[in-house]
Amino acid sequence: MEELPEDSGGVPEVPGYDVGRRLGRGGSATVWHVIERSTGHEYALKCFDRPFSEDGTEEGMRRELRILSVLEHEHLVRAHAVVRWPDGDGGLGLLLDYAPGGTLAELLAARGRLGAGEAVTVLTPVAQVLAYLHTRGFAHGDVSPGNVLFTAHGKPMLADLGVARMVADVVGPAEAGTAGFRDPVPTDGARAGLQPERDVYSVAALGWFCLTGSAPGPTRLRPPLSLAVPDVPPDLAAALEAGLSEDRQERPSAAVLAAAIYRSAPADPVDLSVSVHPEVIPRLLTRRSLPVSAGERRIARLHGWFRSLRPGRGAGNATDRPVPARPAHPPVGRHALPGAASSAGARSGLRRRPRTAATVMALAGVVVAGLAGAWWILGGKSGQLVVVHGLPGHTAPAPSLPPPADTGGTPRRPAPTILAVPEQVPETTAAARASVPAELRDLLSAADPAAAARGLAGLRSLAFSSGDLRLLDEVNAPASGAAAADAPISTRLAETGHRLHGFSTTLTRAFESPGSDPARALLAVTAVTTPYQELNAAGTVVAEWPAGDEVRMRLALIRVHGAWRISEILADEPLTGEPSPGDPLTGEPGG
Ligand SMILES: Nc1ncnc2c1ncn2[C@@H]1O[C@H](COP(=O)(O)OP(=O)(O)OP(=O)(O)O)[C@@H](O)[C@H]1O
Repeated sequence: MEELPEDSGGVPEVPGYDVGRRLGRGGSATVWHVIERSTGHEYALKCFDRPFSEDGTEEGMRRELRILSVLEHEHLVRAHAVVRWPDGDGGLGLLLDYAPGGTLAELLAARGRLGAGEAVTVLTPVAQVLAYLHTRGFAHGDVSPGNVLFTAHGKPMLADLGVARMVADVVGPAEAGTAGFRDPVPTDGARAGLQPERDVYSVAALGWFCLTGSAPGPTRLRPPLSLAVPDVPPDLAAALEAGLSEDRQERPSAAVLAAAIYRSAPADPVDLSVSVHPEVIPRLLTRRSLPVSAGERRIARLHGWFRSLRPGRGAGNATDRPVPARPAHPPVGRHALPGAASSAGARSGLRRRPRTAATVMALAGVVVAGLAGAWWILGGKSGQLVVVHGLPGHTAPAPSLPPPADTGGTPRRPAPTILAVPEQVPETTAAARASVPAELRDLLSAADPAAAARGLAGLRSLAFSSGDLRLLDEVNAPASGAAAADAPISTRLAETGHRLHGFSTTLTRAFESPGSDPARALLAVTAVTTPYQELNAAGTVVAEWPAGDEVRMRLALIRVHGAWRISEILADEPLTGEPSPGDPLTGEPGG
């Protein structure tokens, strides 16, 4: 439990909010749990110490709000508003998402160190959210144990974009960061703003911290991680050592690091029970042994989308046949990690088995956190390998996304400003495009995201069934969760030369949320997958797979170069305005 230093003042009285317990104390602010009276929503209110500089503090908060207003990621703590209240000299605070699970710093203070599987659960999404920031033209600048928070489900959230840098920033980030987690290599003065490789160092240092209980220290003074923690999985040690490299060119991008960490060991739920405030314990899902609820079953069904694509790693069936071991290939490209391609490949059939839906279901009966704490990883939103853009060192402002021309005549909110997109979005070759049937092309170019989603499901099916994996570049948004989800299987197929004969996923239902806008659409979909066979290059059947269960989920689509692409795959919570199953007005089939 956190030892709080002296309070800098009493409980603030903030009109419109009930102020609860003090959550913590930082360098310049005290954070309180508050409940908005009108909505009942819980928030964390970061109240700055007085005297705050009139311009400086408020401008800093508004800057964080501006940055966060163009970002949306499930592992990013959002800031909602700057709040001022008439309390003595006046109070000033930043209203944030409330993370009841406390910080990684508090967790390690209570636990000493984490197991490798828990470290994977913490580090993969942190590296993923950094990859997300980097491809959008931001660097975080202060990735540290105090800025990694947890939801009550044990889901890690990255907080504090107060020192984030943008591509166009003219001030260097030299002093930003937390001792022990700050890149020790001097800032590149020529690239004042965005220096994503500094974040990569910090997340690797976070990994060292999770596994050893202390920050890594200078290279010459620290032992190899595999000596410091003899039971650390070798690939996890290699990934973190690469991230800590003093030669920035040797560091992987955040996306590659996320994929390497994800592949290095099965993810385990994070046990927060010893570190959270007693008030929070009843809300934790991490240590409750419960029967599997409908919600948890829904989460597990999400895995169907991926499970059906994972020969040798599915839910299991009588016709499973062994898939031959993959040949080892040398790592490709400057961002490949030592051993990543070969060892990940060799493991893909066996060592990753613990992350299958079958195991998720098994875990659910014992430790609910097996689902609630790690499903976003297990659900496949990681494993980015082949589609990596916005590489470290990319500083030139990239063009904004083109304004969408096809809004379907519906008045919509203006598109968010996206400050930078990846330098180069991959294009499939003309030959690959030519193989796409005309009716599929029509769907893919549709302005209506629901129609486009059907086309995207069709194109994805074509990519896996034909073995022309270049087509996936036009299915998933670059560096997105969806691309990361498909990366492990597409990489494996590319390396083995196998294809999934007869594989086809069809969306039997696709419904667009009214809250969508021209650049981003949220859809509720139901997907079914045909039975299929995995064929090797000679056309011999190496495995057979039955039809997948019907899967309900939400797809986030974004516009990339004028066309819809899948960005994220989310749990199937009902969307605002979603017709009930079997709605007689829409004629939609029930889910
Ligand atoms: N969104 C949140 N939800 C729950 N607790 C939070 C939240 N934000 C901060 N806290 C708690 O408040 C403490 C102080 O937060 P703060 O952001 O001020 O810390 P800091 O990052 O260490 O300080 P500084 O911003 O000066 O670097 C954290 O260590 C954490 O325990």
